[in-house]
Amino acid sequence: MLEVVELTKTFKNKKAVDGINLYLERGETVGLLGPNGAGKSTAISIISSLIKPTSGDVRVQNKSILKSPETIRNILGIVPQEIALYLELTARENLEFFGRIHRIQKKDLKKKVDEVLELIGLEDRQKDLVKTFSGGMKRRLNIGVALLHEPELIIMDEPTVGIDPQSRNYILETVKRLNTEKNMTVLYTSHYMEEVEYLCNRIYIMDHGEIIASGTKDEIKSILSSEQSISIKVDMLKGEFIEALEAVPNVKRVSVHDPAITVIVPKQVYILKDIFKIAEDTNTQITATNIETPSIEDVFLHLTGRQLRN
Ligand SMILES: Nc1ncnc2c1ncn2[C@@H]1O[C@H](COP(=O)(O)OP(=O)(O)OP(=O)(O)O)[C@@H](O)[C@H]1O
Repeated sequence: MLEVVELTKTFKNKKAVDGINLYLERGETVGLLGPNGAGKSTAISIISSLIKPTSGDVRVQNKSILKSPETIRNILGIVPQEIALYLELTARENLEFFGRIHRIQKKDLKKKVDEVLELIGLEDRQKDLVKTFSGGMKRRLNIGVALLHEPELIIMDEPTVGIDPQSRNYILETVKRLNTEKNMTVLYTSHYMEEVEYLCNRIYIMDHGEIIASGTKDEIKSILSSEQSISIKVDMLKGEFIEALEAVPNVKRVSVHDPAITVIVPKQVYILKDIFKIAEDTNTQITATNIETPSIEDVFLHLTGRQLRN
């Protein structure tokens, strides 16, 4: 339903988006991952026809949105990173206001607003002013606004940043419901790998304006299939322990997510003995070890040299 072809956007001398290609089939939930500044928001703004690309094209149902931006505007709901709501109005009044902007007929508006309030779980608070809402509730309402005109495609730009776990779960479940019950196509960007793993069938990883990996979760993980990831927990993290691990032959990478340490080595290599020896030499108590195949987070780190949440 959506195809992005060789899309490039240059701001002065900076290429924010550098020749990306991607597609979305109807009914798919696709993740777009990338560290800060990777170019995700710029790509989304072009796809939504908010800004024009320097070159390349975005096609919806085989029509270029550069020539006919209304093609995407009619079918798209966009959930921006920033909250775009009227704080002095109630939740219901906000939805009614945006519904009128979307030219929803007066006779349909009440039913539509009721439906959206149910979907985002804000029926009980519909008569309260938005200024009294938590960050998570505002984000849910922001999503509700994007759903009013029943879009076929919804683009969510980091919809769960900085909100409470309950609202976050609610948003994730809402996205799942939209996809399974309404067959909505979703493009989802996030800094949280576990959200993308939970929601998305396919993933694109962006860095420095380019798509550096794409595929199903298994395909992405298979980028590192010749490797294994050894997770170690220690009582106290010591620099000399990490340095000694990095110096072991065959160790490809060591990363620290306090209190755990992840060591990536080729699959056939056995280094547990070395790890315990280093622990003894550096007076480090190992409390747990675990050998796993690499996660998408490991692949991301491998490709970009950075963790997703930096
Ligand atoms: N209007 C602009 N003018 C100049 N440079 C810009 C503009 N918008 C974005 N950039 C630059 O383009 C690059 C990509 O930015 P973009 O916001 O698309 O990244 P992102 O992946 O969405 O990051 P984040 O996760 O922080 O939102 C950055 O280096 C940014 O500084």
